[in-house]
Amino acid sequence: MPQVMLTSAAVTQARQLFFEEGTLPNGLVHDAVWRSWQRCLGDGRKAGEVMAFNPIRRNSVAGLLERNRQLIIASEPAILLLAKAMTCTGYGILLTDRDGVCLAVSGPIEHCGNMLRQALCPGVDLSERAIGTNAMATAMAEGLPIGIFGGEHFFAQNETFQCVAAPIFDPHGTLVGSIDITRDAPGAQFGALSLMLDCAAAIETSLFLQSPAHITIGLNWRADANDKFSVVIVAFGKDGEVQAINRAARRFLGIGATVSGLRYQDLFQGNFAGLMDAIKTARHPIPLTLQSGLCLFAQPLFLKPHETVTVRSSAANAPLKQTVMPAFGDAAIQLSLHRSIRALSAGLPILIQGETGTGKEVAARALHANSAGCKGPFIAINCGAIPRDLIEGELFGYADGAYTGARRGGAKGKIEDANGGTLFLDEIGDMPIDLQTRLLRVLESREVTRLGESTLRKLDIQLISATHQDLDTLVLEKRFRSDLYFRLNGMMLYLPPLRLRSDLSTLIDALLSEEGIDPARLAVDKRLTLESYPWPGNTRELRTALRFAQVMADDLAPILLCHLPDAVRGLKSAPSLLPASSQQLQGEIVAVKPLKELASEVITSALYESKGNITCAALQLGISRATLHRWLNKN
Ligand SMILES: Nc1ncnc2c1ncn2[C@@H]1O[C@H](COP(=O)(O)OP(=O)(O)OP(=O)(O)O)[C@@H](O)[C@H]1O
Repeated sequence: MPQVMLTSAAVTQARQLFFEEGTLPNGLVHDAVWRSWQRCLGDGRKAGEVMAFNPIRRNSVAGLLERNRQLIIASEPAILLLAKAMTCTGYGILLTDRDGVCLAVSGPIEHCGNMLRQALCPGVDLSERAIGTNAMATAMAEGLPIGIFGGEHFFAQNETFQCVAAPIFDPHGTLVGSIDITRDAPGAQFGALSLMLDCAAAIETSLFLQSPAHITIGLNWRADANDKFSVVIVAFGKDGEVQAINRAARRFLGIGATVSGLRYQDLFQGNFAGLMDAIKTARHPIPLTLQSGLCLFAQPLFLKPHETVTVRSSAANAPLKQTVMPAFGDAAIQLSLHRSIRALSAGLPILIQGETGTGKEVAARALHANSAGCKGPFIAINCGAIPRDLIEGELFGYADGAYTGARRGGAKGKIEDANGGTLFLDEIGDMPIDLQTRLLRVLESREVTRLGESTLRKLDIQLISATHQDLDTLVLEKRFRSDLYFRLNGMMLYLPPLRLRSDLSTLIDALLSEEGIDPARLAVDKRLTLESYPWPGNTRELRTALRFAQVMADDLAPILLCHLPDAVRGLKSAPSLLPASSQQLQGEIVAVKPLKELASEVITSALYESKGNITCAALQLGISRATLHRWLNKN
C-alpha cells in the first residue's frame, strides 16, 4: 500500500478496531503500522501506559559511538546539509544504530518540546521495545522508508510526534541504522519520505567509500552527471574482482545480494586493465559498455592511495595531484576533499568546519594546491587574530592618508593580494558584523575598493573560509549575516575530530614520517594507547605528543609508553580545548623542562611499568642495565 498521510479520523478508527476490538485495521493505517503494533503487544506493552525516553548507561555511550564510528562519520555531511534544509521546519534530525539507539542529533532541537528533547539525545534507546511504534524502528523492521504520524505511534503518549525515517544499509546489504526527522507539532509534509531516502542513499555511498577497494567507480547513463551521491557505484579489487556494489547498482545491474565470484568482465565489455589505463590517461567520465550493450559513463570515486595517477575532473578540469594531499586517509574525508577541489576549481566558495586542530588550514592549502587557481598565491588571514581597527585595512587595503598611521602611498589589502589565487579566511565566525556586510559586497561584485578610495579593482579569487564555530547558531543569534553565510558556503567541507576518524593509524605514520621518526619505532600496543585517547586538540595535539615522545626516547630506540605524555597514558586528565596557540605553548613548556627532571620522570615511569624489574625497565628504555644502574646510583 503506498503511504499517504492518513486522516486522524482513520487512525482513530484503526486504534479503536485494533486496541479495543482486537481486529486488524486493514486499509486504515499502513500495514507496517499495525504489524509494529502487534510486535509491541507481543512485547507485553499497553498503548495507554506511561513510557519514558531512557538513555543507555552513561559509561556505555562512548563504546556505542566508537562501535558506530564509521556510520557516524559517513552520516555527518548529509546530516549537516539536512540540518540546513530543516532550519525552519521544527524537525529534529537523528541517526540511530541498528538497534534503534540514538547516535547523533542535529537540527533546530531548541524549538522542540521537553519530551522530544529528552528523546533527541545520543544514547537514548528509541527501539520499538523501548518506545513502541516509531518511524526509525518501523523503517528498519520493514527495510523501507516510512512516516509514522500522530496516533500511528503505539503509545497514546506519543501522539504528538510526526516522524519520517529511512533504513541505512552497509555495502554488503546489512542493516546498520536509520536516519530520521521528528517533530512534535502537526503541519504539512514536504516530500519527507524521498528526502529521507536520498539522505540514506548519501550515507550509504559514504559508507561504501570507506570500505577498502582498489578502485571504486560511479556510473551514470548521462555523461554530464556529476552528482556522486546518487549514482550506481561498484568497487573492484586489484584484479578486477567485484568487492561491493551499492543498492542502486544492484537494482540497475540486476544483481542479487552476493557478489562473490563476480568480475569486471561479467558486467562490462572489455577488461579491467583497460579501465585502469583509461583512468590513468583519459579525461573523465570514461564510457563503459555493459554486457547488455548499454553505454554508461564512469567516474573514479576512490583510488587506492599508491595509485599516484593524475585524475582529471571533467566538471572543473582540475588535476588532483594526489601526491600533495595531506594525510587524510579516512575515505569519507578524501571523498569530500576531492569534491571540494572540483567545487573550488569551478568557482564555488568552500566553507571548512571542524574543531580546533582538525587540519582546516592544512586542508585549505591542499585544496588550493590542487585547484585551478594553484598557480596564483595562497593568502591566509585569521579574522580572529587581527585587532578590530586594523582588520578593515588589512583585508581591503587603504589609500594614501586613509587614516592616521596608514603607510604612505597606501597599501593593497589581502583580498587584492590573493588575486589570481586563493583567499583563505580563517576563523570567519570572528569577523565583526559591519565588516561582514562589506565582505559580502566584495564577494558579490568581485570588485574591491581600498579604504579612502573610490576606484573599483577587479578581482579573480578562489575563496575558502574556515571556522570551528557553529555558524548556524551564530546566524540564529544574529551574530553572523545569513546572506554572507550562504555566499561563503558553496560547499561545506567537514573535518571530523580525530576521535571519530577511521585513519588514526595512517595519520600517526604520516606524522611520524614528517617528524623524521621511523614509524617502526612505535609498536602496536603503543599505537593502541594513542588510538584510545580522545585527542581534544586533534592533529595538533597528536603531533605535539609524537614530538614529545621523540624527545623522551633515545635516538632510534623504540618509543615506549613512558615516552608518551601523561595525559595520553591516562595519568592525568586530557587537556581542555585550549586555543591553538596555548596548546603549542604547552608542548613547548614541556619540551623545555630540565633534562634531568624529564629523565627522572621517564625512568620512574619505566620502573613503575616494569614493577621494579631493572632488566625490563632498561629494555623498555632502550638502554643497558649498567646505564640504568649507574643513573639510579647517582640520583
Ligand atoms: N592531515 C594532516 N596531515 C598532517 N598534519 C596535519 C593534518 N591535519 C592537521 N595537521 C597538523 O595539525 C596542526 C593544526 O592544523 P591546522 O592549523 O590546519 O588546524 P586547524 O583546524 O586550522 O586549527 P585551528 O582551528 O586551531 O586553527 C598543523 O600544524 C599540522 O601540523
